[in-house]
Amino acid sequence: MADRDALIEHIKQLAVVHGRVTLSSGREADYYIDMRRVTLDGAASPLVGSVMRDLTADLDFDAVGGLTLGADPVATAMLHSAASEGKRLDAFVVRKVEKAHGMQRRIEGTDIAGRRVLVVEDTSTTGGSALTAVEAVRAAGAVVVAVAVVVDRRTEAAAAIEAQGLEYRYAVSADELGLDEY
Ligand SMILES: O=P(O)(O)OC[C@H]1O[C@H](OP(=O)(O)OP(=O)(O)O)[C@H](O)[C@@H]1O
Ligand SMILES: O=C(O)c1cc(=O)[nH]c(=O)[nH]1
Repeated sequence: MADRDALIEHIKQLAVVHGRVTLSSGREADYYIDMRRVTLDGAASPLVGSVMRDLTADLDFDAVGGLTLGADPVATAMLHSAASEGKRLDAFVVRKVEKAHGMQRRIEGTDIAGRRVLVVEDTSTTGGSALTAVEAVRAAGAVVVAVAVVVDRRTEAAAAIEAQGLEYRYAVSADELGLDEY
């Protein structure tokens, strides 16, 4: 709980930006949560790892990842959190577009075929990015146990993800950041 409270403070201090902004989905909003400022912060990243592992502690998975770029430091924070306890958790990255050269992969990192995986995000608005990752992960032969995000903006992400038969969890909601307007 102390870690979650500390993480909320880091998000408020580092990531919340007020002002008119265009989101990934093309819609406009009155605030932005620049989670990369948190997930790539040396003090906050370990909190992301521990809070997200606490959030998903009851789920059975051995690999974690999501759509690049927002998901990447979330997944690696969880990997390092697990390793710090002597546990093994692998990570993967879903590219937005399959790589045209090299191994021509859409999913980089650990081989997830036949494995149970957790799909993560730094923040979710429409849930579209998380669902893109889910689709790619399923196409690669993995089973998605749930989608978990650090910050939920209290928009339609939960409904969109649950409509696909998936469990959706979040560590922090926008209201807890003092953000109740859209
Ligand atoms: O729920 P959604 O409507 O999909 O919006 C949330 C997505 O938007 C942001 O990423 P962005 O698309 O800005 O790309 P980036 O991670 O490459 O910066 C964020 O990291 C999520 O991935
Ligand atoms: O919907 C988005 O694109 C989005 C919202 C937000 O608060 N933060 C972010 O990184 N992306």
